[in-house]
Amino acid sequence: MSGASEGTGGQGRGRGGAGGGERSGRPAAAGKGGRGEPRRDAQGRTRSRGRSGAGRQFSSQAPSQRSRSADPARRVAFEAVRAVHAEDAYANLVLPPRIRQARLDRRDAAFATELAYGTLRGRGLYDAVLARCVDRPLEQIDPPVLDALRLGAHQLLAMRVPAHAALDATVALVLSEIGAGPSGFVNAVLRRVSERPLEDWLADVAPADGSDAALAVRTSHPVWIVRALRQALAAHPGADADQIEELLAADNAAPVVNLVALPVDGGEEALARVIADGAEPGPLAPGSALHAGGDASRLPGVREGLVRVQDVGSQLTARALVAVPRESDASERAERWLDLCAGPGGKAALLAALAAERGATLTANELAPHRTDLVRSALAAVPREAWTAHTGDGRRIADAVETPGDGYDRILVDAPCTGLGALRRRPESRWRRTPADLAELTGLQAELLDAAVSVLAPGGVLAYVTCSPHVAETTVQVQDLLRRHPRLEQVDAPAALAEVALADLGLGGAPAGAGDGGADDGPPAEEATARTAQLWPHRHGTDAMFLALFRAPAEGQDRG
Ligand SMILES: C[S@@+](CC[C@H](N)C(=O)[O-])C[C@H]1O[C@@H](n2cnc3c(N)ncnc32)[C@H](O)[C@@H]1O
Repeated sequence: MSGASEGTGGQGRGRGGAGGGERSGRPAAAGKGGRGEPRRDAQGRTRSRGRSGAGRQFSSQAPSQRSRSADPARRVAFEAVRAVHAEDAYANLVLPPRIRQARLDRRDAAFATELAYGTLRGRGLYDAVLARCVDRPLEQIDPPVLDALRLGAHQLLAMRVPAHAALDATVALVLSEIGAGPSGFVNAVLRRVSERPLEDWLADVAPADGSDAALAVRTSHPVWIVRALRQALAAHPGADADQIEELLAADNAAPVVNLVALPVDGGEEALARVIADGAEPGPLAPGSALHAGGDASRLPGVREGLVRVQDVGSQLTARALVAVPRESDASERAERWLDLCAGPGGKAALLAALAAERGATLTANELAPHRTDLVRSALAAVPREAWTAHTGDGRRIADAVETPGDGYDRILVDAPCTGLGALRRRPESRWRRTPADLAELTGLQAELLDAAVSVLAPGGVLAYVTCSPHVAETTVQVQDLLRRHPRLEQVDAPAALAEVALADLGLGGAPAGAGDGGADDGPPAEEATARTAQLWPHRHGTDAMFLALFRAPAEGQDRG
């Protein structure tokens, strides 16, 4: 297949293939009243008025002469994708304000979200397809033009937008946001894309040969992530490397919004109102709900901070830390808890509310001052006497003035990590992370864990949590920690989660008598891993949260 060339409006037309539709084109199908604003169905998708696949109808006007008015939903999606690629922005932060500024109604907001998120997630696959349709490396295409092509490819291959609408609307977008120059090129390339259905493209760019490389393109993940996830699946009881395709597919599905009602005054009533409004009661975590209807900020109790958006896996890990008994002869005074890496405050809010219920106090520590501010607002609904927020490097927590003499009774280390377990929520992150990030992050995680152990009170409980299942950040980190601190007792995390979950998580668990510590080089690797818990998007509908739990020896013993 020959490729299309980037250039002025006319370039690309008249070349074999991509421009051919122009010559054989019929007048544009209906649905372009006033041009630029295709009609959509109830799901926010453009209504199909023509056939899909071969024989699609296209505009007979030269691209540069078509409407210059981009429809607002596509413009918003384009701006968000540009901000992500040009400014390293986060889609979940840049998209909502743009949707509000453009005053998109609910349907257009859903369309813009699906278009922006889907384009960002699917970038790997769309680039592979686009590379077949142009005659130069994609890196040589002007970045805004490449993003417009990706948006067009997503509409054509994944959103069931009729080809003529996807083409016309993308060309209009290019005309209004970039200029007339590349409109012909974009038109030509997208026609090529539209010539084959997704299955044909997949067979071409990612033949199902069982290789990780093909699976990576097919599911639009970097190949190193496919390998890391496969290895993580193999490491955990209850999961299996054969589940890799299910896991990768779950990464590409938009998650429902997970909600938690804080156990504070008014929380339960707010949750009841959210459920009366249409949310489903959460099947896994107490006080949780699942909301499928888009923007959660308008739900009852959310503005007041009584109901918060939080992944169910995060909720369960925070509750498990609280449920584990301390050593029986640990101090009788009111418990002091520490969240060492608290920003933006999701788990800290739930922990602080649980602390308030139990007469304990929480210190929420965070390195970045602006994220400490987020922690403070996250905790606003929790009684003020139950928590303090602190800015500081968790690695030096022992020097912080707030650290009490005999340490903290419960510590959460929700460490900075690659985030490979939350790819479905952060559509751009899979393309930003590199294997090189691992070395830096695993070093930081180990230092934070050591700092936490140094301030863990006798008999106190430590939870190590990541939203990554990468073995270097999880099970290997646990084995290393137990080697460095052989007196720490590893607590059975699957059992602790089973204690707080409303349904069976099917995590297996540790063999009886395992993990009691004592050996100077730590317990065998499989034993230590069996006492950790790994949640999965494809099995539990949560982020792939990892949890390991440890208990310090009681008073009088070396804390290790
Ligand atoms: C995974 S996030 C924590 C998420 C949080 N627990 C929640 O549930 O919302 C990790 C946090 O650690 C912070 N961080 C990074 N390095 C740190 C350090 N040296 N000390 C303390 N916090 C750090 C990051 O700024 C980030 O806010």
